[in-house]
Amino acid sequence: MSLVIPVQVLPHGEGLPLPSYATEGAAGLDLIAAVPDAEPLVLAPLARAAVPTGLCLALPAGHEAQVRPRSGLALKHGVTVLNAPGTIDADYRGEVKVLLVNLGEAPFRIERGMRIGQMVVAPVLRATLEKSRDLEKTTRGDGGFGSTGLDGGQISR
Ligand SMILES: O=c1ccn([C@H]2C[C@H](O)[C@@H](COP(=O)(O)OP(=O)(O)OP(=O)(O)O)O2)c(=O)[nH]1
Repeated sequence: MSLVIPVQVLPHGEGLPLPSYATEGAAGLDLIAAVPDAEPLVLAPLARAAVPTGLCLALPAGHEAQVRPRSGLALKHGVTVLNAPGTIDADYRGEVKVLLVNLGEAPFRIERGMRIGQMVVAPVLRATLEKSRDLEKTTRGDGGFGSTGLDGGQISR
């Protein structure tokens, strides 16, 4: 059973349903394109756009929302979220936008009401940065960026 958190939203986009969870176990609310009916947005190959959703919300303090791609759009059309996961801050009161990029070979048409991304609400941990002369030693040390190889083996340096 998931934790449920209330999120206030303003009335939005005429005729547009509120984002909803597609299934009982879905992690993300489907975000819906609020482009004007008469003006679908056509994303040329390699073009990007901030697609309006009509959604303005107030997340409870200590929470964020992550704007993530829909795998179907990514796999079938190469259309994905450019800055995935986009971060919606708890103090943001503007319209949630989905930054889409078309990595496919064909132009992609975005019509009003199309489900273009998904939004996952999550708790936020904040760090307090404490100055220190030394950091706790680890096996990895400063190895990164492929230092452990590709074969599932041990760190080899
Ligand atoms: O995919 C996204 C990412 C961000 N936002 C909105 C909500 C977020 O709270 C605000 C700022 O986002 P971010 O911190 O990523 O932007 P920035 O480039 O650092 O700009 P700013 O200086 O306004 O924080 O923009 C969206 O609507 N969609």
